Amino acid sequence: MLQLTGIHKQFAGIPVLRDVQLRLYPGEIHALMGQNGAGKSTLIKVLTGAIPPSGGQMRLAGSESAGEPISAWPESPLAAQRLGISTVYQEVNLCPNLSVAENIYAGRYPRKGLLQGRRIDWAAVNQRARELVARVGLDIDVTRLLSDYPVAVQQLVSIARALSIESRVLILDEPTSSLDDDEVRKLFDVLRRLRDEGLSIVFVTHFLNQVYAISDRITVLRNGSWVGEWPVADLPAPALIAAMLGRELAASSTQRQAEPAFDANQPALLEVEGLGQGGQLQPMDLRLRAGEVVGLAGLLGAGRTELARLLFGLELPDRGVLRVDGQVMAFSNPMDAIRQGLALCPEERKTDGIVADLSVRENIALALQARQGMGRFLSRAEQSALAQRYVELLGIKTASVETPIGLLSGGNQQKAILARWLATEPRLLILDEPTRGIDVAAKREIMDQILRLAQAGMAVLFISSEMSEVVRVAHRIVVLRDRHKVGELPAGSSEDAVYEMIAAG
Ligand SMILES: Nc1ncnc2c1ncn2[C@@H]1O[C@H](COP(=O)(O)OP(=O)(O)OP(=O)(O)O)[C@@H](O)[C@H]1O
Repeated sequence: MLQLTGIHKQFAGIPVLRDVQLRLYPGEIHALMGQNGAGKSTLIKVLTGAIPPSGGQMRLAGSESAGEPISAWPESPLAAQRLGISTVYQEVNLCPNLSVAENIYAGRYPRKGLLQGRRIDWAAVNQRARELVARVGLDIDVTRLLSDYPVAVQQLVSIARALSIESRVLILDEPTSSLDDDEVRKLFDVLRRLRDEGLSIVFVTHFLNQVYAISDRITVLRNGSWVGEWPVADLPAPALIAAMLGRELAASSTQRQAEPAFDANQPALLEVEGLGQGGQLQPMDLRLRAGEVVGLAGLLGAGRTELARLLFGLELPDRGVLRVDGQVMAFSNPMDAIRQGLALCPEERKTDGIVADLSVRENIALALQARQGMGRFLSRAEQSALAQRYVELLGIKTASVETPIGLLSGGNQQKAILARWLATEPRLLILDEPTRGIDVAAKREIMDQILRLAQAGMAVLFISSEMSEVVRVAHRIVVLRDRHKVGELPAGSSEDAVYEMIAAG
């Protein structure tokens, strides 16, 4: 269907892709794998016309010059779409304030009437949109605003849009990171159907189990170079990891310590009683002590992020009490929380986290500087040393600490934001999905670091949709469902035990 050969890409003279190839057959789901910064997104941007390659060729079946390299690279995503190559991004890139049908046809409305008088044929727009959303398994009102629907539906709508362009190649870059298990299953059903209709689908993910659930073949990149291409059956997970890393993954070092011994007479570091907020969170109790990692488990929409925001002063509770070291507190903003030694590493790094134009050094030093206040500036040398330490500790792939953070790969930006909050050495660190978009080796490093910090006395509230991580790292698991707390489970509980508690609600 499509073949890329000898792809090179440099940014400011630095090679990011070196002699990379990709072969896509009709009717296959092809996983593109690699560590953070391996070059996956760059390859996809080249393929979809978002950026030009520095060299290389594309061959496309069914084009005028089938079998021959196409004479010109698609110059824009629109040009790539005309060749039948469409992308569905992780952050849905549609217009929330247009209807579903408008989103599917924006810029390409069917019209009726003659010449100048041609008007948009809304009946046809809506009718065709209805047919397309049915093809992706949705039964929704296409005249309603896109923003009325959850992210999972919006993602399927962007696939419907891709189908309306009669795509032959569909590219999904980390499409499942905001979806729950059920939504992932539905998305996979749709992808399998589209594959069986002859589409080539490229799938980028850091969830290894999903690779094995859905792909037919795998291409691995490492450090901008092509490592190989395998049928999925020939590349079991340990071999895939070794191909991505260029070495075996060290035996698991994530080793939770026995629960720290607590003095029952001492107040907890943070304790809430009956804390709640309107429709956002039902009143709940929670206790966090120095040295313990508390996992917060629940499905999407269970209220985990809402709780994190309430604890950190980003939202104000309308009932309940919050105590730090036994003293009642009322945080009216995050600065109040930071002064008490709290830190929150947010889930949405693009909107809440990175300052794209600032360097890696400045981004990492930001929170520590804010906490120290204007009276005590960190010198540039201090900032550099701090940033350098975390670049090494978390394996952040960057040319230097002076590189603007916006130029790092998504996963490496995420690591830098995590470093920003670790650097403040808070007494209580709230981590909201710290490993989302992070590759398998770096996940391990981050979990180990969390446990090291807890051992040194930090309290951690750990939120992750990956239940395996929660049960592995937590000394205690607090389970939420439908915006209320349903119970707690001790360290060592199985994933199934957590799911059962959620289901029992
Ligand atoms: N515009 C740019 N200028 C300079 N370097 C860039 C630019 N865009 C990407 N890079 C570099 O190219 C390398 C590959 O990045 P890319 O985003 O393709 O990685 P990735 O495999 O998609 O990683 P992730 O899993 O973290 O999303 C990174 O080292 C990144 O810093």
